[in-house]
Amino acid sequence: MELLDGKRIADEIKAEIAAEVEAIKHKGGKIPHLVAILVGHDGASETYVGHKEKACAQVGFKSQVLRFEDSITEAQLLDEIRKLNNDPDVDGFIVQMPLPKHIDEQKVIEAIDPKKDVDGFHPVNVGRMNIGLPAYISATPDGIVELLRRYKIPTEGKHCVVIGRSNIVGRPIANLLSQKSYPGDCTVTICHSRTPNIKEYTLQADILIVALGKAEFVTADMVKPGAVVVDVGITRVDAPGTKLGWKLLGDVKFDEVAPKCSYITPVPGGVGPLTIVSLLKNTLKAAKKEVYG
Ligand SMILES: Nc1nc(=O)c2c([nH]1)NC[C@@H]1CN(c3ccc(C(=O)N[C@@H](CCC(=O)O)C(=O)O)cc3)C=[N+]21
Repeated sequence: MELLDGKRIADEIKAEIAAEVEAIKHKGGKIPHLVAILVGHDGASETYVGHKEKACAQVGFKSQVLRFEDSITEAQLLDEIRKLNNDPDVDGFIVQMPLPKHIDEQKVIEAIDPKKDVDGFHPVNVGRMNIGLPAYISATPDGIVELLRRYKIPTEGKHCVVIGRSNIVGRPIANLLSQKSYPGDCTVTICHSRTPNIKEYTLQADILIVALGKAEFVTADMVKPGAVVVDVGITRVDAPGTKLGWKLLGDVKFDEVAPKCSYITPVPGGVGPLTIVSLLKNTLKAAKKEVYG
C-alpha cells in the first residue's frame, strides 16, 4: 500500500507555480491576482479562505479577501460581483460557499464572468469541461486528476466507481475520467444515495472515488484487493482528550481499508491540499489568458 500524498504533490506544484511567477515578474508581466468573497462567519469557510490566502502568498500571487456580513442582500452581492468582473486588475475570483439562505447560490455563480470563474462553477466552464474544451476545471476533480497523474496511476480501461453525484465532485470527476485522455479512458459508474446494494458496484472498482460526505462510509468488505481509493470526504468529529478536541474523518474507514489498497489518500493531507493548488493553477491560467484567449 502506498499513500497518495496530497501535501507533498501540492508543495511540488506550488514550487512550479512560484517559479513561473518569478519568471513573469522578471519579464514585467502581470502578477496573478485572486480575490475571494467571504460572506458571514462560517468556521470552515474562514479556514479555507485562510488557506487560500496563505497559498497565494507562498507562490507570489496578489490576493485579497472581501468580507461581508450575513445581512448583505443578494442585489448587493451581485453588484460586488459585477465590480470584480469589470476590474481589469482582478484575474480570477471566487465566492466562498455556502451562502446565507436568502441568497440564491446558482444566481451568484451565473453572475460571475466565466473568464474569471477560477472555481469552474459557471455553467459555461462546466459545459466546456464536459465536452473536453479548454475550461477552468473545479478544484476537487482537478486535484484528483493531478494525484492520479503525478503518481502515474494507470487508468486506461480501468473501472472507476464514483460514490456521489454532486455538481462539484462526483459528476465532473466521472466525466473527466471517462474522457479520451490521461488520466481517463476509464469505464465509469456513478453510485449515489438511491443505488441499492452499493457494495455490488464498489467491489468491482479498480479506482474508487468516494465523495458522499458520510464519515467512514466505505469499509474493508466493500473494497476490491489492490484498488486505488481516493477519499474526498472531510467531516469534523469530536475527539475528546485530543489537543484540539476534534479531528477530521474521511468517507473511508482508513485503518481497515488501507491494507487492501494499492494506493489510498489520507484525510487530511490527500485531496484537500490539492484543491487549493487547483485554484492557483486556474488563476495563473487566467492571468496568462490561457483558457479564453
Ligand atoms: N466557492 C467555493 N469554492 C471552494 O473550493 C469551496 C467552497 N466554496 N466551499 C467549501 C469547499 C471545501 N473546500 C476545501 C478546501 C480545502 C480543503 C483542505 O485544505 N483540506 C485539508 C485540511 C483542512 C483542515 O485542516 O480543515 C486536507 O484535507 O488536508 C478542504 C476543502 C473548498 N470549497
